[in-house]
Amino acid sequence: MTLSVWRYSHLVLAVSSSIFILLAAVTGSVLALEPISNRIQPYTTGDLDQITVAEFTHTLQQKYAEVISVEIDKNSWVTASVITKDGADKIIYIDPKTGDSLGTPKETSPVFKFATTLHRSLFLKGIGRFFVGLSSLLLCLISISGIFLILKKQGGVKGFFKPIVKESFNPYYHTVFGKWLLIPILIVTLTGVYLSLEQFSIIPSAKIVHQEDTLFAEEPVIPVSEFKVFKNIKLSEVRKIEYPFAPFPESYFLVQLTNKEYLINQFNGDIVSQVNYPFYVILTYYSTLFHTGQGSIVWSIVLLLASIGILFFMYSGFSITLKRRKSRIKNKYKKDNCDYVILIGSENGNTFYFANALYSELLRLGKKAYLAELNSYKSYKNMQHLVVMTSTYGTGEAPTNAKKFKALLNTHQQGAKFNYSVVGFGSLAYPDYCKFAYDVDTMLQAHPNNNRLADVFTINNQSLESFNQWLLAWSKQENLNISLPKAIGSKKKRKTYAFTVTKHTKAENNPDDTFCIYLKPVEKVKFTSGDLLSILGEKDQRERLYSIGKWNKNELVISVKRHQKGSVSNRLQNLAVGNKISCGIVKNKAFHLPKKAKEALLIATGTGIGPYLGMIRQNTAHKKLHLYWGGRTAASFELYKNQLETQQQAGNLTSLHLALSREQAQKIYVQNLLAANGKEVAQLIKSKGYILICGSIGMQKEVTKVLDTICKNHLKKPLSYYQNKGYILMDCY
Ligand SMILES: Cc1cc2nc3c(=O)[nH]c(=O)nc-3n(C[C@H](O)[C@H](O)[C@H](O)COP(=O)(O)O)c2cc1C
Repeated sequence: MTLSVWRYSHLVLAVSSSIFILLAAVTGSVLALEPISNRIQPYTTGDLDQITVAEFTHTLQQKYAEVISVEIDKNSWVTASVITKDGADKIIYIDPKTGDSLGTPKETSPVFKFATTLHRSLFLKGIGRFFVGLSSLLLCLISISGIFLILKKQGGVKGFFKPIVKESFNPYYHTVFGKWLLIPILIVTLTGVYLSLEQFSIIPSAKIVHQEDTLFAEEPVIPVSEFKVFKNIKLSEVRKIEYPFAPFPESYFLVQLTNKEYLINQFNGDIVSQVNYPFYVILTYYSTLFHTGQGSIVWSIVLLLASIGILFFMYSGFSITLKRRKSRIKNKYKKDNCDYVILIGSENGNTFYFANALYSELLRLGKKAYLAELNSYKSYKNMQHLVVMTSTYGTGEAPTNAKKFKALLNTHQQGAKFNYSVVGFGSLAYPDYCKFAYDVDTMLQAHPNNNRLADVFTINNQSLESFNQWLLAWSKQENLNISLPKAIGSKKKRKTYAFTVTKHTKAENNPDDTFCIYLKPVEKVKFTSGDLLSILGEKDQRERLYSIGKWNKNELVISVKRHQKGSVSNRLQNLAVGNKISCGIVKNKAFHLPKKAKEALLIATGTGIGPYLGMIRQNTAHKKLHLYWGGRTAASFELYKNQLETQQQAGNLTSLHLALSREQAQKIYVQNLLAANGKEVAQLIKSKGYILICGSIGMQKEVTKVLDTICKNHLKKPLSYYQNKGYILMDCY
């Protein structure tokens, strides 16, 4: 499959450094725990910024016979080297407020020691350090290429901050966690690179030279607690204090802060010399802090999450790649010998799955078929049937392996006349639904020698059911005896549950052959309105999906149109109350009425009303729900009439708008009603109301067109603006 430059770099960098990054991430996770475990030790004193050096030195003077030095580390532990009043030399942790001993320094735990050495040098000294530094750099580059991939995926800088559409687990969380952990990972890798450069002396080590005052004043003698400079320095700024080694004026206090150090006269507290540290010394200090998380539990936790995140990125990244690798094309016949050509446009490999299934089915029927990516479009000498199967990516753009198709189409000519069909794979969660498939169709229409078999067929969320519908229609047009390829039919095995029929209506009582069936799971099963009920055909084992309306706590309703030869719809209709049927539940979060919704338009035609029957019935909170329903006649509506009127009286349904197309001379559809109520619709959208659309793709197209016009006219923004914000939910087929 064609890869974009950024994806290629992301992948190559990741593969080449994977072992080192794996070690760094595992040891990094362990080491991130060290500052956390340190912080809970009794030596940690949190109020160093409340104590001045003047108070602190005074306390120590009272407490000990002599103080040699004091160090404050990044955990805020204060270690003092002292001589006690009974003459013992001690190195102890002390409480900076009282000067009391808190214990003696202990060796670092062997686990942390081991992890530190592995993390820093892989136990290989210089060469190990080199590889660790290099992998830090590579991880930094991987993160940068990742930023570009997210920008590309989300359609630009603005899109970076927009929510990611959830398609499947690994790509979704790879991107979501990538966004969250980007900054910590960049910080940890950049500081890692910096610290490595320092270890290799590429960053110069600081030489601190004091220009001492030659006047060694001994007077006036001021107590340390009164030293002006000491009063102005908080203990939290101090890294080290070395006490004067003898009571002579040329022996000073050396006070090291994070950004400078002082020599202080021990008698009068004058600053004898001050040296500001060079920038790189300060940078080293902060790089260590940021890289190790020492001194901050919150940052240590962020580092821990980043390290675990890196492990997840490795897993999810490689599994995404493996899935894409399955998209490799293996052709049995040469391109010019084939009369069937299947061209694929795919970004993440899903479309290949369907294309491969069609290809193998054609071979099974003894046809000569050829598979190719849209980017490798050529002339095909014997082509008589062309099928283009393509996804859409970014914001209505071509997937990477189809970007060159437009140019290639003009370059390569086909000899004979050919039939063509375009199948668009997309997601209704995006404003530009299957746009590239429509673009390809337009390009092909302009191409000479073609015979367009049908309109673009769109498939939402890789629906097997829709694919099968297309396959059946196409094989009929092409005179082929195709059945749903086995590979596809068995793609997903759902968990099924037994449901008992509690009630149903008769299809013959409805002019459109539509009925409602009410089902209760035998065991407790979780579902809500908007989820889907999956039922397999007994013969073909093909999955049919019906939108669920949650009727009662443990009961659902589906609205079904009976098809003359439809095995599942007839089976459902023929079930008697008390009979059992095995069904799966498909969670469809994208079509749940959001809890926070205060007002919503529920738009449907025909059996698309199914989920709304439940949403309205469950609306005991009396959110403002407005139902727009389209059907043929008043008799078509009889099926739902009583129920909806009852709900309206109960206050669960605010308004009901019926578009009964055949009840008057001029046809009226839901989109016409919406257009007529444009102002109210715009007001609802403006006040953060939700719009739900359920029904056929044809209706969805017309409705979104009208909604787009309403938004542009009344709100000066396109519908896509609200769709991107998640206010437009669709479940169309
Ligand atoms: C980042 C991203 C952007 C997408 N943009 C669109 C879009 O604009 N229109 C659309 O119909 N589908 C869009 N989709 C959905 C895909 O086209 C759909 O999931 C398709 O089945 C993916 O097939 P593929 O893996 O072969 O590329 C997008 C998916 C992703 C992950």
